[in-house]
Amino acid sequence: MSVMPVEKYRAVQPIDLPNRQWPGKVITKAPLWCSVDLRDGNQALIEPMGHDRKLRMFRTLVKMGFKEIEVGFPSASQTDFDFVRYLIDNGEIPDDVTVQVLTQAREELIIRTFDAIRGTKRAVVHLYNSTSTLQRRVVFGLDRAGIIDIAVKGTQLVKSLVHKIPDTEIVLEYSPESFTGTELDFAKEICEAVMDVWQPTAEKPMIFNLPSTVEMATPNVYADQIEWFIRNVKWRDRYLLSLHPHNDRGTGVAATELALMAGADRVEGTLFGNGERTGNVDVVTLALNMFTQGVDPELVIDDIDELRRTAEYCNQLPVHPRHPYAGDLVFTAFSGSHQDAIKKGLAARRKQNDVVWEVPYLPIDPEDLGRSYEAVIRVNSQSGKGGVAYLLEQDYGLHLPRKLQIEFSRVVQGHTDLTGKEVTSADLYGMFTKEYFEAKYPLEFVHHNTLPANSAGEESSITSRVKVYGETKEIHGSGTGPIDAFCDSLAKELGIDIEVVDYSQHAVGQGADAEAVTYVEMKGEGNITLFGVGRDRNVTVASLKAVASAANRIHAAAAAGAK
Ligand SMILES: CC(=O)SCCNC(=O)CCNC(=O)[C@H](O)C(C)(C)COP(=O)(O)OP(=O)(O)OC[C@H]1O[C@@H](n2cnc3c(N)ncnc32)[C@H](O)[C@@H]1OP(=O)(O)O
Ligand SMILES: CC(C)C(=O)C(=O)O
Repeated sequence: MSVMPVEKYRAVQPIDLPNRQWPGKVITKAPLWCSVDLRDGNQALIEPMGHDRKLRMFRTLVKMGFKEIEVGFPSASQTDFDFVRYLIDNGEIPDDVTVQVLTQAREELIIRTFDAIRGTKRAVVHLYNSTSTLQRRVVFGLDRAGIIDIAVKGTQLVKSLVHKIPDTEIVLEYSPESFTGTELDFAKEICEAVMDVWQPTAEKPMIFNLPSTVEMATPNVYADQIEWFIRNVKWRDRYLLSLHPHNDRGTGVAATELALMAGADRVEGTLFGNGERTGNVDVVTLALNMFTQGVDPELVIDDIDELRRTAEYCNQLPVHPRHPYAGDLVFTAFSGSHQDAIKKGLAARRKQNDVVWEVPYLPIDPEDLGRSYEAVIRVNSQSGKGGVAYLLEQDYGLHLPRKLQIEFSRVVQGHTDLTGKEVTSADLYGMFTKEYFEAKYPLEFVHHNTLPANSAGEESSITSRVKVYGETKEIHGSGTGPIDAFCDSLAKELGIDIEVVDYSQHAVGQGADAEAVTYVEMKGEGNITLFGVGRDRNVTVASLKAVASAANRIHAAAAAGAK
C-alpha cells in the first residue's frame, strides 16, 4: 500500500507502432526554429512584457538568426496588437524573417488577427483548437464532429480573408492543441479535414504543429506519436511537421530530440525554456546539444551571457545557476578531482593544438559561448591542489612546483574548512603572499653583494645585509653559487642550518615589468622540509628572498611543533 494516492493517476498507454524507425535515427541537421518567447513565453509571465521588453526580445531573436518568430496573440490584447503593428509599420521585420500570430478558431479573433498583420510581406497565421478527449468533454462539451467543425470553420475563414491582404503571403499553421492527449486517429481526421479546406501544395505547404501542450508521458511516446502521424496522415509533402513541446515532466528537450529523430521538421520553443508552467522546450539547450554533436545549430549563440541577461530582463525571471550551458555554475568545478582533470585536459589541448574538443567534465568549450575559463575552476573546501594551482597560474602567472601545490593546498584547505566559504583567486593570492612572500620573521633579506666564482675554481662569496628579529646584520659566506654561499653565511653567522632540496625559477610578466619568481624547497631544524618563495626583478635577489622565506617557515613550523 502506497502512502501516496497513486490510485488517482493512470499510465499513458504505449503507442502501437510496429517496427518504429526513430530509435535508429540520428539528428544531422538543425530543424526550422520558431521562437514563441513573445507569445507562449509571454502569456506565462507574472508580468507580461511591455513594448520595450518585447522589442528587445524581438531584436535579440532576429540577431540570433530565427527566421520565424511568433510575435503575439494580437486579437487577445491591445498591447499584442499594437506591438505587431509597430513591427510592421516601423520596418523592424527583416525580409528573411516571417512573423507568426496565434488565434483561436473564433470569427472575431481571426478577423482582428488579419488587421494586425496587414502590410507585412509574409505571415504565419497560427490557428488552434483543443482536440484532447479531456478538453472535448470538460471544456467544449462537444463530440469529435463538433471539434472538427471548429477547426474547419476557422480554416475556411482564414482562407476567405487571404485575398483581403494580397500583399501578404499567408502560411497556415494548424495546431490540434493538447495533441498528446488526443487519440491519434482523431488527430489524423481533424488535420486531414483542415488540409481538405486549405489545399496546401508541395510548393506552398502548410504547417501542422503537434504540441505536447502538457507533457504526459516518457519522451519515446511523443516520438512514437510523431512517427505514427507521419506514417498515417496523407499528403506528407504538403505540410511541415512542427513540434511544440512543454516540459511538465522535465523531459521537454529529450522529447523534442526523439521527435526530431522521428521525422519532425520544425521546433517551436523559447530561450532558456520560459513558458507555461514548467516552460516550453528550451531552444538554446536544443541548439547547443546539436552543436556539441558537430551539427550546425543554425542559431548564433556566441554570447550566451548576453542572451541570458536579455531573457532575464524581458521575462523578469532568473535563469537557474545550473541551467544547461547558460547557468552561472555550469562551467565551474569546485571538486578537486574534476579540477585536476580539467587542468590536465586544458594543458593537453594546448600542447596538441587539436581542433576537436575533448576536456574531461567540460562537454563544450566555454569560449564558443563567449564565456571564459576564468570561472571554470573555483575553490572551496571540496577543492584540491589542482584548482588552487590553476587559479594562481591563470591569474597571477605563478607556476607552482607540484610539491609546493600540495603544501599550499593544505594551507588553503585549513582556511576553507574553517570558514566553509569559497575563496576567490584574489583571496588565494593574498594567502599565498602572506604565507610565502611575507614570511619575514625572524629573518629578512635586505641586500647582497656577490662575487661570482672565478675560472680558477674559487667559490663565489657573498656579503648580505639581513634583519634578524628586526636588527640589521651583515653576514658573509661562500659556496658554489649565491644560494649556497648565502646558506653558508646563515649557518656560520646566525646558526640557521638549512639546505636546498629542490629549486626552480621562472619569469612573470614581460619587458621592463618582468620579475623572477624562485621556489626553493629546503630542509632545516628538526628535519622539517618546506618551501620558500621569493620574487624580485633581480634573479639572485629572488632566490635569496626565497631562502629567507623557507628559513622563516621552517622556524615557525619547528616552534609550533615544540609547543
Ligand atoms: C495552449 C495555449 O497556450 S493556447 C493559447 C492560450 N493563450 C491565451 O489564452 C492568452 C490570450 N487569451 C486571451 O486573452 C483570451 O483568452 C481571449 C481574449 C483570446 C479570449 O477571451 P474570452 O473571449 O474571454 O474567452 P476565453 O479565453 O475565456 O475562451 C473561452 C471560450 O472560447 C472557446 N475557445 C477556447 N479556445 C478556443 C479555440 N482555440 N477555438 C475556438 N474556441 C475556443 C471556449 O470553448 C470558450 O467558449 P464558451 O465561452 O462558449 O464556453
Ligand atoms: C497554441 C498551442 C500550440 C500551444 O501553445 C500549446 O499547445 O502549448
